[in-house]
Amino acid sequence: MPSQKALIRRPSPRLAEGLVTYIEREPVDAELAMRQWEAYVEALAAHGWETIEVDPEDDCPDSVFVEDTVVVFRNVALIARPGAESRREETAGVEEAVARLGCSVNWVWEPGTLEGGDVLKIGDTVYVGRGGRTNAAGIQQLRAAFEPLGARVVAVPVSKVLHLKSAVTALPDGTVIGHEPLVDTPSLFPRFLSVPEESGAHVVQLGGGKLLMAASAPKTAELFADLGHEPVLVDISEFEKLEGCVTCLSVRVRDLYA
Ligand SMILES: NC(=O)NCCC[C@H](N)C(=O)O
Repeated sequence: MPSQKALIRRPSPRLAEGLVTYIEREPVDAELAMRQWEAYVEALAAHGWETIEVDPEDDCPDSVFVEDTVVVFRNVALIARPGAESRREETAGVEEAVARLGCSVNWVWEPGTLEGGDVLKIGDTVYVGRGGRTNAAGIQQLRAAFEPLGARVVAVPVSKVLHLKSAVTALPDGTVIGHEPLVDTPSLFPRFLSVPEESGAHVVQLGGGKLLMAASAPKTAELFADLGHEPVLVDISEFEKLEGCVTCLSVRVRDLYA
């Protein structure tokens, strides 16, 4: 039985102070956010994922977006160096968690910056977004960490959204999906499918053709169902107000030594 683990991190009591960059700030309902986070974690567990809680980081408003703090390829965890300075304290707890999982740990160093939301893995291809949070030095360090392990690192520009994975993610067959007005260069991807909603671009592959998606993308969910996938919808409205999406609330780790 293949191992499927997902790191998650409980929302900080200061969640409402999280960063917003490309959208207007809206008030966040902290209690609703907690219920939505619990439902998200339950959805992962219900589909066979063992969820592992990283120690909370209550002083960091954005710490629930745990995906940004680390990138795992094979058995190596590359600890990010967030482009957002207010997020740099978040990495210590994640470092401990991935070390406990048995990962070999590596780090992005100054002057590099890199956030996990900018890294999209499709098989051995690792797309990395050069945008507001990840710089050229960060990309070079990602190459140095993962190319010796067999990764093919492809750098892509990101100028319209926060992270690469705010613009694109992938279906289980490797097709890259994105809401075209927000994707800098769709032609960089061998197979690209445009979706009707911004949040429809974000899916977490749960396995068995199931796709975890935001309830705010019903038309895209219909499109995916029509293509033979099984959307599983979760309401993450309070996290979307902080530019979060379904991908950034967990770090999925499969078969570390495969
Ligand atoms: N990977 C992601 O999409 N992360 C979302 C991070 C949102 C957070 N408010 C931030 O600006 O860093």
